[in-house]
Amino acid sequence: MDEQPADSSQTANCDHIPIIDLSSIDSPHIEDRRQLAQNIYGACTQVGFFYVKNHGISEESISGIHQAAERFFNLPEDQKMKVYIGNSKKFRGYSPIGGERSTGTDDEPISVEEATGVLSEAFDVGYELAMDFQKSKDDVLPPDIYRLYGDNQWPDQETLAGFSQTYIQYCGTLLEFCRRLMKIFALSLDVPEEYFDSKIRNPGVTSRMMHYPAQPATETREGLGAHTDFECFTILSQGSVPGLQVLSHSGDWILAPPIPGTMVVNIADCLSTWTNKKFKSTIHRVTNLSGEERYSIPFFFGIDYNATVSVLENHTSVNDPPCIAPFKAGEWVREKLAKAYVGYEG
Ligand SMILES: O=C(O)CCC(=O)C(=O)O
Ligand SMILES: [Fe+2]
Repeated sequence: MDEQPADSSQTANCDHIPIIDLSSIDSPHIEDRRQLAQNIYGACTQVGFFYVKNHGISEESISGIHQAAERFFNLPEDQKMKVYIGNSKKFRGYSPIGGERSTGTDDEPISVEEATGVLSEAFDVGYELAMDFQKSKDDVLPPDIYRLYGDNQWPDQETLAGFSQTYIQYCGTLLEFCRRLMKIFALSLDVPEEYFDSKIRNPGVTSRMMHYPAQPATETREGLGAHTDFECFTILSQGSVPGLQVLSHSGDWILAPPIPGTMVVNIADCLSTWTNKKFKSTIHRVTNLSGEERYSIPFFFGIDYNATVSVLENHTSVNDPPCIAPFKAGEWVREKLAKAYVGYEG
């Protein structure tokens, strides 16, 4: 790419993606947590992407969710279409190849009419109480103001025995992990560690299984077009096949290959907004030129849909006023999702 993107809050200011060791995330010593928070602050303000190691998510649960993804995508198309995303009003379910479109980035939007379908298929799930280990059976979902809370569409047990249980367990594990990460982000932003706690009681979470077929040389569609993520941050398990690329400020695409024992974390729009865009919500895309099938599992962590995102006061000044007025997370996410699917607005 030879054009230089204008918005530096959406591009990485470097040519590599750092690896951060999370061993001290739960250290009883605040100095250890502060040191980790400082490392994370550097990665978020420079790159918007980092790998994490010693993250505490077991290899067993990661390989389990990848096996589940392969089982799902290997089903015949008519079985997958039984949970078609178009049957859901909440952007949950199966999206076939070409069912999602690349609508570009804020700087270079692609009109809905011009956008082409992507060369990947996906199965999306959203927050449900069963995946939240903090909830009991007496809990109920909050008011569904933005039409995003609700039930997932699961393949039935005869078709894929144990699939929903495996995915719900994985999401629960990731949800807890993200709540812990949110505290370290708070520390890195110089606000109390508990700052976000009251906003992540029923977090606006989406996870998706993705399958990118090996892309033939003649294929012009991308696996996933250039975009930023919408929520606060994303935890990506990308299996063993490379394909993810991150846009640098010089306009080059930096490869983010899988590194054994790590997950990828990237900052998304809402957290970037909170920091008055000091944290980058970096543009990325996927092109699978490996010759192999690629499977990945992104987990998008956002605050409660009914909670407000507002720029932190300590990240503004007279010369650097808030980049945007406060808004509800659900409103933002719904608007973005509605643009992403072909012929379907939820
Ligand atoms: O599959 C990947 O590596 C990244 C997926 C991604 O960026 C997304 O789903 O937003
Ligand atoms: Fe993404």
